[in-house]
Amino acid sequence: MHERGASVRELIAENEALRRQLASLMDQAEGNHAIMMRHQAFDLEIVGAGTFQELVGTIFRLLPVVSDLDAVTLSLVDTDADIYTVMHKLGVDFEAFPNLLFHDNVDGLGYDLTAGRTPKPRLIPFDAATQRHAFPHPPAGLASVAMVPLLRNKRLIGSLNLGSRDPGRFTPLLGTDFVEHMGSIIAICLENVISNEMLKYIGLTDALTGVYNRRYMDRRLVEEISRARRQAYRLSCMYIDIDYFKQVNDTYGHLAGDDVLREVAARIKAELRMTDALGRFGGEEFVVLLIDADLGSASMVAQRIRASVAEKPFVMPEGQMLDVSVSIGVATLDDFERDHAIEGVAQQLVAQADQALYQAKEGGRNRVVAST
Ligand SMILES: Nc1nc2c(ncn2[C@@H]2O[C@H](COP(=O)(O)OP(=O)(O)OP(=O)(O)O)[C@@H](O)[C@H]2O)c(=O)[nH]1
Repeated sequence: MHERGASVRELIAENEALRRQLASLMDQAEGNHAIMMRHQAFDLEIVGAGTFQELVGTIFRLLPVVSDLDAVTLSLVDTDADIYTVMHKLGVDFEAFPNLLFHDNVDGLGYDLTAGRTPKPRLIPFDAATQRHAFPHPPAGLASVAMVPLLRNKRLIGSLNLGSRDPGRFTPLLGTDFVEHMGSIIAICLENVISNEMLKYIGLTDALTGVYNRRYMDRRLVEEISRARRQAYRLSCMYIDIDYFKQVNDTYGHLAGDDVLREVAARIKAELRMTDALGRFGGEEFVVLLIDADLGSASMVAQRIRASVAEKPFVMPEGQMLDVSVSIGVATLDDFERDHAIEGVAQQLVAQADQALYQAKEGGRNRVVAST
């Protein structure tokens, strides 16, 4: 009797222990389910990002929350700074992304790349001195990190770097399936948006000179006029045409003519502010939009451009020196009437600058005429 009572108590205790274990497993499963749902929502967000800025912004905003991390940085391999340059030209504000890091080659990412090895995630204790490339501004108390290679077709395109104040969060003994999965989704999204942005950029620029094309300038002009109206600042436009350019082609050939076009574009650009926009309108014609510049200051910039082209001869492919000059027409937007359609105002501004250019040509070339 006594013995039976004891075994019943044991059974009850065992039963209770099992229930507790089950409850804890259920809690864990629920927790895991919640984490999985959050990660699925994160995956959907990044897959849906249409631009580089949106993708990178989403990663930095959501990943620390979704994965409970104290640091997230993203390193991108950017040989020749192509990605940086194009994104910058498309208006990405890099100051908003201090944790976006660019490396000019794969060696800067810190993976073992000996003899064709596929780099693997590194889950290790944090060390400020040796991991500066991934965490240049680590938060205080960072204790463990995961550096996850971003691979596309076995090519290393970057690294996703995750950090935690919990020393046990990332250790070499942990499995890497989960971070590898995250890395592969991020790598695909990055490659997609970067190639889309590159295509967009190619569609907006002139292949020969690298400055904007007419399609972009037409659109930008409308945007700038509407902004200038809202914020009440001056907007000026320059129409620039190379003088006697036909003779350059006829004398030195079309390829030498192309070189002259590139060099003229570069000299114009060197005189402009970052906020100004330079576009090739066709042939040997360029248009510049000067933001927050009245007729007087735009004419001064135009004189600087004229002088920078005329004062230093161009070196032709076979070493000959060639004097080149440009004529420039300048006009300023003085129509702040909100009820005038912007497209019409834009056309009028360019037409005024073109008219002034015509006068500069008539007046003898190598000169600036401001439209009054
Ligand atoms: N090399 C090169 N030449 C171009 C390109 N696009 C247009 N041209 C040439 O630019 C020249 C323009 O000549 P014109 O319009 O007669 O003008 P111009 O000789 O500069 O004379 P003015 O403007 O009156 O001083 C033509 O010879 C075109 O063939 C180009 O992409 N590359």
